[in-house]
Amino acid sequence: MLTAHGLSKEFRGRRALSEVSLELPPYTVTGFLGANGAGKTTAIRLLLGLLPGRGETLFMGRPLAQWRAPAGIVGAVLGGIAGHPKHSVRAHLTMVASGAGTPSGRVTDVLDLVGMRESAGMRLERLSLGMAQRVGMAQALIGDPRVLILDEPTNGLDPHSVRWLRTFLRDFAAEGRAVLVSSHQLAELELLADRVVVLAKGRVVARASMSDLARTAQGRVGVQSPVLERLEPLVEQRGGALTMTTGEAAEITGLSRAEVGDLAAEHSIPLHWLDERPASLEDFYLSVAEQEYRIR
Ligand SMILES: Nc1ncnc2c1ncn2[C@@H]1O[C@H](COP(=O)(O)OP(=O)(O)OP(=O)(O)O)[C@@H](O)[C@H]1O
Repeated sequence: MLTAHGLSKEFRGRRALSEVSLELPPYTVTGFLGANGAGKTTAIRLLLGLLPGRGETLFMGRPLAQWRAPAGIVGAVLGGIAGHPKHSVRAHLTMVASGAGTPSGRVTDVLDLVGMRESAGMRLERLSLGMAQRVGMAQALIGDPRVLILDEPTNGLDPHSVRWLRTFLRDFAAEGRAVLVSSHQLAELELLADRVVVLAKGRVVARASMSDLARTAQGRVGVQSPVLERLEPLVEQRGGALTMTTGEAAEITGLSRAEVGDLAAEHSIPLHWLDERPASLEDFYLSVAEQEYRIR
């Protein structure tokens, strides 16, 4: 649905983005990860043509400018809704629809889509953060786009709104559309994304599908033992690391569950509990980020 190649950007001679390539396949939600300042927002602005820079972005094979109705190709939620504070939600969306060349009847459709029909008369200045996010989403959906790009959409949302957004984006992708969502909320993204692209210092440093994560990053082994102090040096000798969590419990990285169990048995260390947690998106991200920031 979207292919971008060689996206690069400098701000006053400082490189913010280097040769970033990105693909958004249909039926998928792609998570866009990176530390503060990694270049996510810059990349998103380049993709959308909101910022000049080097590289090429094609939407279904063509630059956005070559599509007659770009609002039907891509919608974006970039934070803030840039409307007159005294305007009602409906009036605001009607103006957005007119700007996008979309019939005003679409306003009611998008209000329904984001669950804001009942609140259509509210002034923009009275909206809660969650409602403003929904209006932002309605704005992005006005032209019925094939691709949706969201920059930190869950910032400040309550759990109810986060769940709504997750369901909404999954359903949107399931219709054969593509979603790119940047977020710092790794646990949230883990539930939402099918694949992730990790950016560090303006470069793509990793790409993985969620099903690959467990193979790429190492999980953790949880143990409980009354004599963890005996286990710790043995784990370290085998190249693992043990971190205490509570009194008798600890988490071990670098060794598998079987290795920890065997090690304890060899040294007659009683274990009251042994469990393996597969690698989470956080484990994957931190391992990638750690390598990246150590090497460079
Ligand atoms: N308008 C600008 N002028 C100068 N430098 C900029 C500008 N916009 C971004 N930068 C710089 O480019 C780099 C990438 O910033 P960007 O906002 O894209 O990162 P980000 O990954 O979105 O970070 P965050 O998660 O904090 O939003 C940073 O070093 C930032 O300081």
